[in-house]
Amino acid sequence: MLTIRNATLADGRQVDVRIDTSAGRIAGVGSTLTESGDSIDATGKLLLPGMIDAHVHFRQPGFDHKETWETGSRSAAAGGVTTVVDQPNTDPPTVDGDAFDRKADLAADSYVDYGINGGVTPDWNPDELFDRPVLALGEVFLADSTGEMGIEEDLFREAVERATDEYRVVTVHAEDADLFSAEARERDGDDYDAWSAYRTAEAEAAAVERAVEIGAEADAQVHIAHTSTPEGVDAATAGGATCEVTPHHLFLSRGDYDELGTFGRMNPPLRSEDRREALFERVADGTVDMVATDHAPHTREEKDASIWDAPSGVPGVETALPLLLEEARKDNLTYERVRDLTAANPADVFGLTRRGTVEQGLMADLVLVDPDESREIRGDDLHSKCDWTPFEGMAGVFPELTMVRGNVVYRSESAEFESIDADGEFGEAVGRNVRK
Ligand SMILES: NC(=O)N[C@@H](CC(=O)O)C(=O)O
Ligand SMILES: [Zn+2]
Ligand SMILES: [Zn+2]
Repeated sequence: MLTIRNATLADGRQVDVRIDTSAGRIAGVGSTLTESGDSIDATGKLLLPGMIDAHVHFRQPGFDHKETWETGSRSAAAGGVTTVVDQPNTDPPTVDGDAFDRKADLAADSYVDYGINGGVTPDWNPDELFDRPVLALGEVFLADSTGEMGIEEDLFREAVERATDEYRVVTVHAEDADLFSAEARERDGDDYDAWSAYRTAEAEAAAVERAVEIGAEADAQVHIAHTSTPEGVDAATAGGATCEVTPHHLFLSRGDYDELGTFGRMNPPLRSEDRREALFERVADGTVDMVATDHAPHTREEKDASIWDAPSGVPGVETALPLLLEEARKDNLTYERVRDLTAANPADVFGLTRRGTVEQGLMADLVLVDPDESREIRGDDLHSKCDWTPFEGMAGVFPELTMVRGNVVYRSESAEFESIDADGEFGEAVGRNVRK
């Protein structure tokens, strides 16, 4: 048994939380728990359910030079993420049984729990995929992005029907390439803003509308990945789909290309400051279901190219919760909203019924932070293989301790313990497939 004493929960309650470390579950939440075993004094600290990041690219197999399960999951743990959902645009792409098995073997290196999504291409094998513990289908690409897995509408319809039969969510990358701007494509390679002008906001809204329409016909559970515009969010919610917003679309906009150059290139692209603000409102008021990072690392060397040649994607798994906690510190979001966006809602949407809140009986996936302790984000301090961050210089509130099913997988140097041995920052790689 381990007791976290006198912690403050997102709703303001002050409680002791008892953890059955051998079962990995929360044994009790209350104000008068008798102490037995080890304890952590959490006076003045905030205790949150670990973040469930529904959208990461950990790049293995195939692109170990960008990220591995080990480095990606360390970055997750250090950022307070206890479950990640990995996307299928690896090499081989996760579209059949062999590819799934290969990824599942590699994922054994993970420090945090994980779901593995199945991808959809013309030669996917749904029978093999659904024979295995796939969490969801997705991201299903309606337009090309990294990995060039864009598919036609007929195949999308087939995938949606199949996922529905198998009681799985379909996560959709919604952009319509027919609505990209041919005119913007003519601009010079050092005109970075051209990327945003090219992959238009209309292309997102139209694809979201189409995806939710097809989803509704099949009675499917459609989840729109990385919605970058208020129009995209509104189309998703109007059509009964859920949606996620990334930290980069929440905290960066087209004005940031001056500083970021191609390091600000991702799909969907950065939007205007007006759209960013409207997106933030929808995150703050609960219209948006969750924040997911679309952690998509590429090396500096790869990014160092023209805006037309650089790969799309930015890292983010370690900085998402810290950036949101900084907004809560500044009273721009409530702690309850942060909890719902990062844990309770993704658990609901993806059917992770034993996770996402701090409650008796649930998995002890927990994050402890000092909510007033804000520091500068620096790429050098992060644990991803990707040694840069688009959020360089911004402020974040980082975890002191991250626990996955009762195992301490990360502790920052500032975390103090009573009777817990504190050798090294990271504990063991204990990650498991959440669907198994
Ligand atoms: N978002 C990106 O710009 N890139 C992602 C793919 C994706 O999520 O579309 C990647 O895997 O690099
Ligand atoms: Zn995508
Ligand atoms: Zn992605």
